[in-house]
Amino acid sequence: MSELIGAPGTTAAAPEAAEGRTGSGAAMLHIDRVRFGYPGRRVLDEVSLRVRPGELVALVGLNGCGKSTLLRLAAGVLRPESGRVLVDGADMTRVSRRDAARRVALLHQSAPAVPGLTVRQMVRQGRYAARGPLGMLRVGDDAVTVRAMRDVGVEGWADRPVEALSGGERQRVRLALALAQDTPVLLLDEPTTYLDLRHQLEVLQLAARLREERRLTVLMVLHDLGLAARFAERLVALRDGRVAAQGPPERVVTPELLREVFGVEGRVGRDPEHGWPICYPDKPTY
Ligand SMILES: Nc1ncnc2c1ncn2[C@@H]1O[C@H](COP(=O)(O)OP(=O)(O)OP(=O)(O)O)[C@@H](O)[C@H]1O
Repeated sequence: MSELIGAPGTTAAAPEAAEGRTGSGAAMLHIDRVRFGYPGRRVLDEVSLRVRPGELVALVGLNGCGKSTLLRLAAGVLRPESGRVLVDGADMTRVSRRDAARRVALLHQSAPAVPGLTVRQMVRQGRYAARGPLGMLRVGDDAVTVRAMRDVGVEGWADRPVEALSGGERQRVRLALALAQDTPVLLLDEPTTYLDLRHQLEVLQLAARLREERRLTVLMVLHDLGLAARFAERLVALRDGRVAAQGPPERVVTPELLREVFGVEGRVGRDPEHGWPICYPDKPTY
């Protein structure tokens, strides 16, 4: 398969940018030859990836292949052993935590609800990085909080305690929290987890709208290859710590990808109306 590649390509370094970014606005995410491991376990080896402003890229691969780790590196939560993560040209290992949070928002797979915290209070936490020196909310922060709740359709629950929400409802509140950061780069780790069919579609439509209308740079982990193929302009598949394949869904989602990246024998068809790839997994390869 032409899109399956054995080793990642190297990419040119972007110029360093000044610190102190505020608000959203277009930004390139550039993951440049990143290596990373946990004690006793190498996870990522020379992974390179660029996501342009206004582009939505889906990261796919087997459980444990390093997708969440890559997002955490991109958010500056983890430091690469070597290589760099540049956002808008700024090295994420060199910016302050606050400046990192102004550039990149990360929707985690799960985050415990603080007892008693309401939806509004939780979403407002996304404004932390934008606060003034004394931790005061700035003018406009509440408007951003309300917009984030509206975007995700949770404004009707603003005064409800988060701990009293269902798993899917909490997932949407976590997404609103990430949007409240108002960053140019949005990293979504399995944003459809816990969500019913309708809300899966709504969240992915929202991600598509955000990249189109606000030129957000969106990198998201998705397990559902069909949804990834439908909503992402580009798919990046990880295997054994490396980028195994990347490109537009119609070129990447093939029986070879199913076999070599997912260990599954299967067929790939096309949606008769829209043409996007549809997977028919048959059985695991042994
Ligand atoms: N804090 C940690 N300490 C040690 N090992 C870890 C830690 N976090 C993750 N790992 C290991 O690193 C590897 C990559 O984990 P990661 O969570 O990035 O995978 P993933 O591709 O997101 O998986 P999934 O699809 O199951 O969410 C796994 O083998 C995991 O067990």
